[in-house]
Amino acid sequence: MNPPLKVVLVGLPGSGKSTFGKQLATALNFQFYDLDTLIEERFSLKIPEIFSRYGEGRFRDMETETLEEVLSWDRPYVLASGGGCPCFNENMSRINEKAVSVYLDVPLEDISERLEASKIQNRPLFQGMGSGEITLKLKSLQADRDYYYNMAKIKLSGSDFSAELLLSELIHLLKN
Ligand SMILES: Nc1ncnc2c1ncn2[C@@H]1O[C@H](COP(=O)(O)OP(=O)(O)O)[C@@H](O)[C@H]1O
Ligand SMILES: O=C(O)C1=C[C@@H](OP(=O)(O)O)[C@@H](O)[C@H](O)C1
Ligand SMILES: [Mg+2]
Repeated sequence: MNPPLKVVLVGLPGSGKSTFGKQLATALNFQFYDLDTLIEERFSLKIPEIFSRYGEGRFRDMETETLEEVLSWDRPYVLASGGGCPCFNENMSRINEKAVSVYLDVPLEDISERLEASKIQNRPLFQGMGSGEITLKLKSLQADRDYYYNMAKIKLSGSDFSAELLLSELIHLLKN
């Protein structure tokens, strides 16, 4: 029997992993999981609280521990990872070993606009920033992280993605 298909979305914060992940899971009739939500449930703390109480280093260890558990589940699902997840503790290799990784490569201007319009207080990396600072922070994150995101098996470039587009890429990948 074929192993269950696990799809893991990666990309910058604001690229739409959580939003598109839910849509994709509905279209595929798969379970949807958000890694940040699973971390919050596992440690009974909100993400900003984890950052402020314990710092980013401890958050990254919690993130890897939670990711390892999800990747061990023997069922199909779509997982929205956190923006930094693939870039620490060799997580991208862990993901690629067990799942089909998909990089949502969205233009920085679109991400900046989305983050300005959304609740920044839930995103510790952008706390207290105005629009110029958000754009600069995104540029610096992209420079550091692009290498890891580009290890994904599928890359979708643009600002809006459909389940159909991903399905055709998946079929192409599975055939080759
Ligand atoms: N395709 C899209 N077009 C416009 N806004 C979007 C789109 N996808 C997500 N958003 C908005 O952008 C913000 C970030 O999306 P989210 O799914 O939380 O991204 P991520 O999980 O990658 O950080 C949210 O406010 C969401 O409503
Ligand atoms: O980019 C990052 O390092 C982070 C992104 C967040 O997830 P989203 O990418 O879903 O916003 C969350 O995991 C945490 O705030 C750290
Ligand atoms: Mg998210």
